[in-house]
Amino acid sequence: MKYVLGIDLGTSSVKVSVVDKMGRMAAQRSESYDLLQKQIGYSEQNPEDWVRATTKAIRNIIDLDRINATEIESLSYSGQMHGLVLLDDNYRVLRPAILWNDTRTVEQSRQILKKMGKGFLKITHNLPLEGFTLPKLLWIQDNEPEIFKKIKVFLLPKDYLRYRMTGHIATDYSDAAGTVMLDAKKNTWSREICQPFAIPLEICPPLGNSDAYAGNITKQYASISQLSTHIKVYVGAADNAAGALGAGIVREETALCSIGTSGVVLKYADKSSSSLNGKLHVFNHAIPGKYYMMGVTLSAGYSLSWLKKILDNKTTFGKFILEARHSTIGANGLLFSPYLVGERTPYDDGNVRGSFIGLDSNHKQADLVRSVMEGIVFSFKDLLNIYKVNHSEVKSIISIGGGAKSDLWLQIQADIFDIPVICLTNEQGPGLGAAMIAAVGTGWFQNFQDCGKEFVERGKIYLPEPKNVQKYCELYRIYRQIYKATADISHQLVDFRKKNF
Ligand SMILES: Nc1ncnc2c1ncn2[C@@H]1O[C@H](COP(=O)(O)OP(=O)(O)O)[C@@H](O)[C@H]1O
Ligand SMILES: O=C(CO)[C@@H](O)[C@H](O)COP(=O)(O)O
Repeated sequence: MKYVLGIDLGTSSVKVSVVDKMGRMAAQRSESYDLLQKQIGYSEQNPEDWVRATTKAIRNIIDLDRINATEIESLSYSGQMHGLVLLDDNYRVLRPAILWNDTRTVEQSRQILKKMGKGFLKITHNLPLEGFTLPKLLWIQDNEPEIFKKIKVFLLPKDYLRYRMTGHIATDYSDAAGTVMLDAKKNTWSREICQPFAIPLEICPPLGNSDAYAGNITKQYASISQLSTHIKVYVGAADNAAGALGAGIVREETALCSIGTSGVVLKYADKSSSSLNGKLHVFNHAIPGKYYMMGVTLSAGYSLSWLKKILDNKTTFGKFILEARHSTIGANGLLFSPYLVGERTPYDDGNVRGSFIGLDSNHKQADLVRSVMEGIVFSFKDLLNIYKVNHSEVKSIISIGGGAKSDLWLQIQADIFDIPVICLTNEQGPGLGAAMIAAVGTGWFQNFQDCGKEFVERGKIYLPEPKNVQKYCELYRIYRQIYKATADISHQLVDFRKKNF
């Protein structure tokens, strides 16, 4: 048997999938790591933890699942986007990585817009939002100048992992787009962006396609992981681009919704353009020359993980989520806004915070669980509305990510979106996408479309239930008022916390 490995470096965990030539999952292992939240709005991880967790997952696949390392032909990656990994002259990590959901960069984002105005959008087709990489680099420049001086190169998370496995320094276009330092028309690092902010172009890594060959597993990594040095490694893609591949989002009219740590509503686009005025992100797909649009909820799966952690940390996720069945549509009159670390789309507000609205002494844990699940999906409805007003309505959607493990959550999506929600036979969209990059890179298939025909298998379809749809329409009208009604109050509370802690 021959296999490829898809390594999905998520925010909560790394998932390693072993896939055969028919696209069947032969084995899958995941290992989690911590988020470091040292101050309000901060979100960091230690790159070494990614390497350790990935190595453990790979070893388990070989030792416990009995996958023969000599049968693994190639591997590739899907990685959490935007995270800033800084390396010095010796390619050693200079500080913990600053992640996509870190909102300390409100001021740097403002400064970029002030200096470049609409020109920024014209070059990158995006706005310099807090979660993107450029504002993080400027934050380092402003707050840690000694570290900034020592930067030899910056990398995105999956690129650092690949570097440790192959010694190859590079990134791909899908991850480079998320730095907002890529010229969207020329597909090169943008001098026009870097120069005004005194960012040396030399610290930007070389660019390549997602399925470009990066090298083989090094002897050193082979010795700690039990992988073979014969395994070919391909560059990989941003997790949302890889998720789109793994879900078959490879032509116009197809869309996906992902509940990972973040939440994403994404649609394929043949071309890149600035016509959305930054209301949705427009980034390079893993398919060369293709694109996608997306809106992002910062705390999607993370909101439910947070609730589980504070209410019932010991139980399994599957069991915790089942509680919601004992509540009702609308969680007995309880609404939740998932702005636990601020919100990206549509508010671009790093200082808003979440709320439960309508708490009543009759509410039980089941109602809290259900209102969090529903609030996350209401936030996705906000994203779908952006497509609608831009004449790009979504007619059905493929659901992926950890959240797609729950039947109930998938039905809630169908009922709130009022469109069919389709799941995959395996919820690992980004991991499968990473495996597809390895499969195409290594020559098993001519292109991603052919690979998708073999690898991507749609599963159950969840249809909207008319009586539920009606109730959710009524609730969504109430939900939509929450941001406006609570933003100012939560800004004052964030200020209070910053002054007092
Ligand atoms: N059994 C489950 N049913 C539904 N949702 C789940 C389940 N297990 C985990 N989740 C959700 O999935 C999220 C993690 O999804 P995942 O795609 O692994 O995220 P990431 O790629 O960011 O690490 C968790 O935050 C949680 O909300
Ligand atoms: O910031 C974004 C996309 O712009 C996030 O979607 C990250 O890419 C993290 O993904 P998950 O860990 O939630 O899969």
